[in-house]
Amino acid sequence: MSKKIINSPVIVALDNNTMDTALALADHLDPALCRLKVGKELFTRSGPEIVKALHQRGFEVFLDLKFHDIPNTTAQAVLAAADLGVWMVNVHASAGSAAMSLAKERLVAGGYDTLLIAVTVLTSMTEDVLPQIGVTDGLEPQVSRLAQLTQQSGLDGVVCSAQEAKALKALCGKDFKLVTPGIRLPEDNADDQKRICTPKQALDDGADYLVIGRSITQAPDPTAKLHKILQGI
Ligand SMILES: O=c1ccn([C@@H]2O[C@H](COP(=O)(O)O)[C@@H](O)[C@H]2O)c(=O)[nH]1
Repeated sequence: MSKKIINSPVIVALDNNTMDTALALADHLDPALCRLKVGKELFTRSGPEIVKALHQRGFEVFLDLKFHDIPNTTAQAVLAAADLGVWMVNVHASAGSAAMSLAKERLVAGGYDTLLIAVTVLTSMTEDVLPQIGVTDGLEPQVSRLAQLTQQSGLDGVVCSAQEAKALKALCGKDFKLVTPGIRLPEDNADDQKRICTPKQALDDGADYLVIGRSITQAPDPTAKLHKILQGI
């Protein structure tokens, strides 16, 4: 299928789904209005077939498997994702520069145009839990440090909370992509997300892409909720 231009910043997270329910949901969405994210649960249940089926329906796919391993394993997993033709794939920045650089080098050497980004600090985490993982100088310094490491390693952007978008755009520049989960409308439940933001505020502060799961997928009418979000931005 030929590639189309998609102007929408919305990436719908197809979580808590089997292959059948994910495709039923996708069939109510328009590939011109959103991209789709396949994460750990759906991919573990369905395997590469789910990515192929979404591609056949015209969607660009963000494969959110957050690889975190030694450099060779990380890089080869990223190449395997790129071989599926996904639009975007990610690793954990805390895997370090050697893993991130090698993954990017192998993507470039292979002629892939798959975007490679890295997770900074999960949006479910707050500053007070960071000492559990040895981070004692605060959340914003940790996000900034990992974003700079990601940029120095040659990647295309990071996953961060929209609450850090303004600071990261100033630090890393406009071309460094900010992919922001934790997006909620005022009437939504936060669920397990801690660093949340509305779609409009996220974009105003510099987010490039909005990852939105339950706000859309758990809505009584997911298509209507996506349209409401798009109208609001
Ligand atoms: O820091 C992160 C990294 C990834 N995610 C993923 O985004 C979606 C968010 O889903 P919601 O239902 O909108 O909360 C989910 O797939 C996470 O695995 C994240 O939330 N935070």
